[in-house]
Amino acid sequence: MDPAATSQISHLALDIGGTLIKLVYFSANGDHCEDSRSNEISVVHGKLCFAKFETKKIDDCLEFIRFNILHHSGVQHLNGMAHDKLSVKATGGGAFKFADLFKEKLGILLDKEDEMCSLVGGVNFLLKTVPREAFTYLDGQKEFVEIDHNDLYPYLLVNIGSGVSMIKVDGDGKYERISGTSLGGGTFLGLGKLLTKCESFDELLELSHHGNNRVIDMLVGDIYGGTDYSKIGLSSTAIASSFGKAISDGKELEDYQPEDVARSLLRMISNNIGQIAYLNALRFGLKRILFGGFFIRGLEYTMDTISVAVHFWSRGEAKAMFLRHEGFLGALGAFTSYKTQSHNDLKSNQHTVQRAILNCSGDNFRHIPVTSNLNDSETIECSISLV
Ligand SMILES: Nc1ncnc2c1ncn2[C@@H]1O[C@H](COP(=O)(O)OP(=O)(O)O)[C@@H](O)[C@H]1O
Ligand SMILES: CC(C)(COP(=O)(O)O)[C@@H](O)C(=O)NCCC(=O)O
Repeated sequence: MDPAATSQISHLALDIGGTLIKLVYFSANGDHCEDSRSNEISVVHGKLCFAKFETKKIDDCLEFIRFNILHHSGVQHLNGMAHDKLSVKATGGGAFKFADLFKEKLGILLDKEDEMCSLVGGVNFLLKTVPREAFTYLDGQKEFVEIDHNDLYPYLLVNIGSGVSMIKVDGDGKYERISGTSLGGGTFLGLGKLLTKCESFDELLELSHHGNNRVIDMLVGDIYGGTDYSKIGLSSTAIASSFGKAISDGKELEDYQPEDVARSLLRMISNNIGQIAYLNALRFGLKRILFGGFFIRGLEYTMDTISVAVHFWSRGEAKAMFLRHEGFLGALGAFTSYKTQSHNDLKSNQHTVQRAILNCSGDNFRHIPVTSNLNDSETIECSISLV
């Protein structure tokens, strides 16, 4: 990014998780115009930009923010000492853990938003505002789902970050965290690093592409002499026990290919989450399950495994859905919390406009309708209105 363009940047929001820090900010493209409906409103065109850093490399993130002067895009905040401080919306555990560091290194206050609330806010924003955001993935087929705004709720949100949170969403700001599991993306990456000696998530994924889980997983057919156990609906190729072959293969870890280990691990974690998600959907009679979090990364094998698990356990009753901006749900929720929840739907440029009111004292931004128009998988073209 050209730092000279940073005066055009506003509304930095952060999601500081156990593994990754996610950033969302609005970057104006220089076009301002007056809203014809009101001579008080000026519409600023631009895009929502996304960036991520490993939490363990938080210094790189601080440097990125400083270099691009993103921290000046926060809002004025009056603290008890009568000094004006800039504050930036932040969510995730790191908003608590690193608050002092941000104050010390960048002189900004982190205005903390609840993590679950932000995740829900992010999903609702995407579903209502960004066309072709949600999709299903089954048997290699990706299908976009246009969700009727009047038929959005209820749904189950399964956020697969370091750990996994499952949230029943009944409306805007109406949600309950109903379950979770500690076997999540952190487990995949942590165990993967120990077992394959890979150095990064990308390397682990690459390994998994080339692996065969059947080398290590014990299949129903391995137990049943090559046949299905049809009486209980298990085919011979179903996994009976993840990593089960390692019990009796007489092999050491070094005797297995890292590719096969990575594949088996990815399958085990994805399957398990798909199954727990389904069971929770069943508990509350939810038919729609939305999966988010950086673990998914748009990876076909992961999505297929999760979809198959949901389809298999629900006998086709429940549907797994994915989101194009799956990793930035919390950060987007924090971004949208720069305003209060006041939604009036308007139409502009053929896209739904989400009207919202900003809650910041002493700055220019009061009313923000956000129109959105996705042009690629990362940035979201949009415009905001400043009053
Ligand atoms: N570049 C990456 N580096 C590390 N982990 C990644 C990366 N891309 C995807 N992941 C996966 O995403 C998980 C983190 O997801 P995320 O939603 O950011 O959770 P958190 O908020 O806990 O950091 C990791 O545990 C890992 O499985
Ligand atoms: C504690 C967390 C909400 C933190 O979120 P994360 O950084 O993993 O995205 C999450 O890791 C979680 O829900 N863990 C599962 C804990 C449990 O229900 O067993």
